[in-house]
Amino acid sequence: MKIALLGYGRMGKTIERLATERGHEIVFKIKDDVANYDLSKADVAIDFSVPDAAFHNITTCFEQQVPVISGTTGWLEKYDEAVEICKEKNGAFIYASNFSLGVNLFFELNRKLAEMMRPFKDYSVSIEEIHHTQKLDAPSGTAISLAEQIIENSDKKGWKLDHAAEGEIPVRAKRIENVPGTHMVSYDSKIDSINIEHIAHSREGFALGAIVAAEWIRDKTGVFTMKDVLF
Ligand SMILES: NC(=O)C1=CN([C@@H]2O[C@H](COP(=O)(O)OP(=O)(O)OC[C@H]3O[C@@H](n4cnc5c(N)ncnc54)[C@H](O)[C@@H]3O)[C@@H](O)[C@H]2O)C=CC1
Ligand SMILES: O=C(O)C1=N[C@H](C(=O)O)C[C@H](O)C1
Repeated sequence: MKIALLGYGRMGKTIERLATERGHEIVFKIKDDVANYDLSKADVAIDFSVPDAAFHNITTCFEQQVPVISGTTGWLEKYDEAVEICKEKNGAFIYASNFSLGVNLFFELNRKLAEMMRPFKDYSVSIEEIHHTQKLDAPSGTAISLAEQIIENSDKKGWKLDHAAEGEIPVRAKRIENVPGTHMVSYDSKIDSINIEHIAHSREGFALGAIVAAEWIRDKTGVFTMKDVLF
């Protein structure tokens, strides 16, 4: 498979290494305006760029009829618009706040735990994420996904970074050198605490998941999620 990398930083480089090991070819390593390139020789594009560039990168792929996988976080207020454009252009698109198999299993656990905890009002829920100090957005896309899953399966009405009001889930974001990505969901009462945690030991899980998604989508059209790919 011929892959165009939109963004060639920590994730782009990890994807290049793992994709090459799986027999794929990297035909573009793009760090500037993707509209300057003719992507037609790529079978698929994988976007791990920056929040300000993601929407433009993704919709340019729809224009150029190249299936696109995006893991860039921090641009999600434009996700619905991207989905509309994908449908108009008959494109192919998967966005995931986290492509690793482990986190996608963790998402299922998070949904189930929220459902189980719903009747037990003595417990208060909170989310903590820890990432490396170069991360541009806070909270992480994964923490936002976790919060949204809890909201769907509980009486919580929203989430807030640091200082949550009544009925909202507090989300804490810590930045520590070299941490690839750690997420914890906690339910605390006076009597005890229940914690679930996912710790990424490297970026390989994110990169492998994005490559598997790219292999899966290459001959399809439509808007999909990692649930379609993995389960
Ligand atoms: N969904 C997931 O599983 C994961 C998502 N991420 C997200 O992916 C994004 C990238 O993460 P990293 O690789 O760690 O960041 P990074 O900062 O190492 O790399 C970003 C790259 O994008 C490039 N870039 C800047 N403007 C661009 C443009 N207009 N078009 C294309 N490329 C452009 C930069 O030059 C740089 O090479 C972040 O939003 C991060 O949160 C990171 C890891 C996993
Ligand atoms: O920026 C990162 O590094 C990561 N970003 C994603 C996020 O915002 O959830 C996924 C992963 O945790 C690493």
